[in-house]
Amino acid sequence: MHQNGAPVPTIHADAPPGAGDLLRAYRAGAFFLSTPDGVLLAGNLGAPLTTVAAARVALTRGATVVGAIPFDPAAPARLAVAGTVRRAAPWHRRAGRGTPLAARSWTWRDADPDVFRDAVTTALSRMDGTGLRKVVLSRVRELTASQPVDERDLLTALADRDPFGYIFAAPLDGRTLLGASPELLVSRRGTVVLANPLAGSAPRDRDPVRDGRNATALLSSAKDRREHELVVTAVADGLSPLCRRVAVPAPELLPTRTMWHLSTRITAEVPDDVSAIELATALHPTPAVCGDPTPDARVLIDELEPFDRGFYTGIAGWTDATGDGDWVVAIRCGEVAGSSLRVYAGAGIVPGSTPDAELAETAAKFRTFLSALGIEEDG
Ligand SMILES: C=C(O[C@@H]1C=C(C(=O)O)C=C[C@H]1O)C(=O)O
Repeated sequence: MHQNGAPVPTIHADAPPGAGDLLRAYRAGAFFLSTPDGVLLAGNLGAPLTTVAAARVALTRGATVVGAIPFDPAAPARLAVAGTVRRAAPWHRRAGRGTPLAARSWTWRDADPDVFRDAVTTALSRMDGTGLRKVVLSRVRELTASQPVDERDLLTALADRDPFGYIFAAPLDGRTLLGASPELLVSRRGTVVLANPLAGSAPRDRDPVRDGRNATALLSSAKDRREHELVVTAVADGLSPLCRRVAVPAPELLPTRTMWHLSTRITAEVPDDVSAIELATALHPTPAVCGDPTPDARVLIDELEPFDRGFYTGIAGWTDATGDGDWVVAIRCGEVAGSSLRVYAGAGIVPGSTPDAELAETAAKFRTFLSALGIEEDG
């Protein structure tokens, strides 16, 4: 069905499917997003839209746009008009032990950890006496499996382990971006906007006493509170020109299966003509994944990271013709192509950071994805 030349998505509204049904219906090439509020599966995607401007045109023609935007907002996006959209109620399963991917053997290659430690040291030295307050530095791990990775099984393993996270799959060229992000960049439902920046992290611990101690230490860490505050200020400032009543409560702790984070749920009211993708692109990239000031941090990331982030620390999500939508930060994620995987993890560097602690933080963050693959080690 077409209206003004753009395909109108088929909404399957009868007999509401469950989250599990949509997971089972997922096939490589589709777009999938599970949030604490519901699940969306978009299929029969149209030709790639590589710019937000092209997405805007499709939205005005009544389409639902889904996909991913890379870390570098000027690089080509991988958005598309959804031919079909199915929605389901949220994934209500309790986090179980989480069945990892069926047994496979893996080989992997990491950059020398000293490359990361040296980058942290250089970043800290650049903060001395300059205006640079924060930069997020990351690592990549390249894995090869003994047999091709079944994307649906991997998505299921991620959802099963973090049912209250943002579980996503977005097709790229010849590969799929897949992850279990804890971070909502922005969502819009009618006039109601929610942004939930995270920054400041500590690992979970199997021992409940040590786990509680890690959480309390994070909440009272001046260094982590400062790191968090920079992100919250940037997000609130980014929303203010577009929204009314931007409300910023005190930070709280957000647990995932592998990490504790400082989290702030910023709410706002938005006029009808500002869509979720407009809000998302006004905010991206926040200092949660780039730094502060943004342009200086971006230059330093280019200089110090020995790889191109691509869609890691980009955003993934959807916006429909009413302007509603969800956009999540593409972290705790990897790119899958057959039996090859690239997995990423980063950490915010601020004065007071140390190379060893930041390396340990990236190792803990790798675990979200690696444990879903059935790899349990130090990262
Ligand atoms: C960059 C990542 O995570 C980001 C960095 C955080 C931090 O430095 O404390 C916390 C959450 C995310 O905003 C990642 O997971 O790769």
